[in-house]
Amino acid sequence: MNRLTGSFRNAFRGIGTALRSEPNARIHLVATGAVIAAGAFFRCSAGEWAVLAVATAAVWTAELLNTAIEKSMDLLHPDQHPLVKNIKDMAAGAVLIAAIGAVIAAGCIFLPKIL
Ligand SMILES: Nc1ncnc2c1ncn2[C@@H]1O[C@H](COP(=O)(O)OP(=O)(O)OP(=O)(O)O)[C@@H](O)[C@H]1O
Repeated sequence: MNRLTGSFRNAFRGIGTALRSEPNARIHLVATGAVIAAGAFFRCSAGEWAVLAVATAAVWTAELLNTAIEKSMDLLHPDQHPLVKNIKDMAAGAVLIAAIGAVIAAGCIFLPKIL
């Protein structure tokens, strides 16, 4: 049980570190708050909440992995290198794809309620 709580503590610590060091993570936090507020305001169904939760989790997952990859590359290879550029740009691409998917999902759910 102690190992389990330790693992959770480390995971939350990692999320906190990303929030402190990455402006993009803070933007995701604001966006997540806005999605939760909109979902409550428009009284989303269980299915709609499920889609929003998966889309939001995908963005957070991509952002945290992108940050971890960026930090790893900075540690392993602080100098400029074309491969490092490709690796970082691919990781950033993963965040972009997750964010586009989340915007489409949110649009499909909220636009019919607004218009
Ligand atoms: N060591 C490196 N070698 C080559 N290119 C690099 C290196 N570090 C960063 N880059 C490239 O420089 C550009 C800017 O990178 P930087 O990490 O500053 O900003 P970013 O991609 O907007 O990421 P974020 O905003 O998440 O920090 C990117 O195209 C990245 O791939």
